[in-house]
Amino acid sequence: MNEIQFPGNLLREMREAAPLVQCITNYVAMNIAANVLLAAGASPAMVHAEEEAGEFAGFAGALTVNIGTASPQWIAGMKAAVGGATAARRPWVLDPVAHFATAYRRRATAELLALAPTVIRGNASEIISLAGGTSSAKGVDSRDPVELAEKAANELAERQACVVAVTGATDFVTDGRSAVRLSGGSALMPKVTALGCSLTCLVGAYVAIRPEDPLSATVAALAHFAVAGERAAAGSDGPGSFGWRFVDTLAALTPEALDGEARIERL
Ligand SMILES: Nc1ncnc2c1ncn2[C@@H]1O[C@H](COP(=O)(O)OP(=O)(O)O)[C@@H](O)[C@H]1O
Ligand SMILES: Cc1ncsc1CCOP(=O)(O)O
Ligand SMILES: [Mg+2]
Repeated sequence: MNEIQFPGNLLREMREAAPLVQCITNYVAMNIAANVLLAAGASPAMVHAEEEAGEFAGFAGALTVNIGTASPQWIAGMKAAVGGATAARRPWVLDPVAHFATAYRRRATAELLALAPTVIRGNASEIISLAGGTSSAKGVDSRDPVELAEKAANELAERQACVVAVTGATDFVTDGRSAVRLSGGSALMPKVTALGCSLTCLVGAYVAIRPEDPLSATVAALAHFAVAGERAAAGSDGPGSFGWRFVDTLAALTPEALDGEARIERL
C-alpha cells in the first residue's frame, strides 16, 4: 500500500503555506467553516457567484463544493468553479449533503460527480446511498454506522477514481486500494451544526498542500479534527461550549501533539 504521511508534517506545512481555499458551502456552514479554517491555519474564501467562481478557482489552492442549501444559481457557480479548478489542475472536494433526499439534490450530485472530484467527504448514510445502497436517513444527519459504509466507500472510490472519506463515531478513508480507520473525536461533534461541512473545507486546505497525495491529506485533516474534538470535549459542558473550545483547540494543536495523539489504523 502507499505510505500514509504523518499528519503532523502536513499540519506544519499547511500552517506555513496558509493555503487559500475557495469554499462553496451552505448558508448554515459559511461562518463556522471559515472560522475552522482560520483556526486550523488556512485562508478561507466563500466565493460562489457564477460570474467569478471559475476565475477564483484558477488561483485558489483548492476548491470545496457542498450542496447543503444549493439552488440553481449556486449550482451554476459550483460548475463554473469546478471548471476553473480543473483547468488550473487544482484539487476539489465534494460534500454531498443529504443528496438522497430529493430528485433535485440527486440530479445536482450526479452532475457534480461526473466532474471528477478529488475527494468525496460525507457521513455514512450519504456514502452508502452514493454508492447505490439504501439508507434510512432523510436529512443531513446520518442514521447509519460508519462500519456499514466501508464497503460502499471502497466501491465509490474505485468507481470515481478518487479518495472517499466517511465520518462518524470512527472515520474511514480509502482510495480504493489503501484504507485507513481513525478514532477519536467526540459525540458532541454531531451536536454542533455544520462541523462536517467545516471538515470538508479543512480537507480542501490539506489537499491544497498535497494535491499529489489526497489520501494522506484527507487523513491529516480528519486526524486534526479527531484530536481537537477529543481534547475540546474534555472541558465542555455541552454543544455550546464545545463549539468554541473546539475552534480554540484546532488552533492550539501542535504538529507533535497531533502525531502523538492521532489514532490511525492502516488497514
Ligand atoms: N459519535 C461521534 N464520536 C466521535 N466523533 C464524531 C462522532 N460523530 C461525528 N464525529 C466527528 O464529527 C465530524 C463530522 O462528522 P459527521 O458528523 O459524520 O459529519 P456530518 O456533519 O456531515 O454528518 C468528524 O470529524 C467525525 O469524526
Ligand atoms: C442543517 C443543515 N441544513 C442544510 S445544510 C445543513 C448543515 C449540515 O451540516 P453537517 O452536514 O456538517 O451536519
Ligand atoms: Mg454533512
